[in-house]
Amino acid sequence: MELSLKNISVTLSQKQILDSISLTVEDGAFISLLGASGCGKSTLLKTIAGIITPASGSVFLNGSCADHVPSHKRGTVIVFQDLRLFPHMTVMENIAFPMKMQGVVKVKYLETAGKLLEKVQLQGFEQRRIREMSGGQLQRVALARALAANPNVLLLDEPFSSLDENLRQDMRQLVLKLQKDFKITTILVTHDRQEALSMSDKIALMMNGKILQYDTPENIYNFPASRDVADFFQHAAYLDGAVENHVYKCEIGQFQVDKPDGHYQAMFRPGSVYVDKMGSEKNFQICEMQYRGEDYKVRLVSEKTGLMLTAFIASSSELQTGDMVSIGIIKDKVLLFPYSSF
Ligand SMILES: Nc1ncnc2c1ncn2[C@@H]1O[C@H](COP(=O)(O)OP(=O)(O)OP(=O)(O)O)[C@@H](O)[C@H]1O
Repeated sequence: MELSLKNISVTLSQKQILDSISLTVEDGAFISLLGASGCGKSTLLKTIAGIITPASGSVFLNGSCADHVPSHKRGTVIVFQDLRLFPHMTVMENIAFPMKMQGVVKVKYLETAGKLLEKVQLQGFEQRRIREMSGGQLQRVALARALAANPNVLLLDEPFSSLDENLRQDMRQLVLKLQKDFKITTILVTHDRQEALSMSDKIALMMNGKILQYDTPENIYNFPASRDVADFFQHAAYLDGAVENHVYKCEIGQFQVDKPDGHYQAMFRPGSVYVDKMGSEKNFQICEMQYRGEDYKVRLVSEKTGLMLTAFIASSSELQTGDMVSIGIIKDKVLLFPYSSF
């Protein structure tokens, strides 16, 4: 089902929480609401579900205004961070519950619940009590219960945040598989950039109750609409410079670009420079080296200007904190923004 939000504003306790939010989620798409804690992600999810009534604006489901449709009739289901499973019921009873509420006959809801248990890889756990399940298993039960309601729109409010990294990765894959199998329009709330980038068809980046950019993961990362968007994904260093005859020059070097002449700010994200062992101009000092398993993260400070940049090196051999080094620019990783837009 297609979901459309038009100019949604929400005020809670006389404080504006959401400010004129508009976006469209295509039928069967998976999008993420990404943003720092407190920016309004959960409030937006609850507004879509009809739990919160907006001060202005409208929610449209398949083109029909849902403003007067109560929460339980919208066909939206939220999986909350704390899952909200029924502790006194078995796994099977939890999953069957939404279907019982919808008046589905017993033989049918038992069959569907059984299939869903299989889908979330929990066969054999039918009669287990909720308190006897691990965190990862509970997530699967919550997901199966949400799917049992046969939702038009699935709303996931940071459902993986309590899991360790391996389990989280498994759950992401499972959710994506089920989302594609069932073709359910899905909105994931997360503050995890990597999660949003790797799972979503589109990301809505939120800040202070507004959507700063709504775009594909590739576009939002490579063509951020503003410095706030760029900085949310990775803290970067910005250098002033100019393009002349297709060459960009700034204080740390120059490189060819396909841009018109003019002033630009170059965004150097971590990894857009490298330590050049052959370079002769050793004007950066290694001020920090951090081992990350697959490589080392190296913080470099310019002797002349104090500019800080980050590079990655495969091995620490021959290098240590305090060494003076040359750097080179990986030009494909540097983004240039016209002066006026930043
Ligand atoms: N019922 C309420 N009354 C007043 N303010 C509220 C209410 N619910 C939420 N807020 C405030 O609205 C803002 C947005 O909250 P919300 O839970 O939507 O943010 P979030 O982006 O989902 O945060 P998190 O990632 O921490 O869950 C916060 O400042 C919060 O304190």
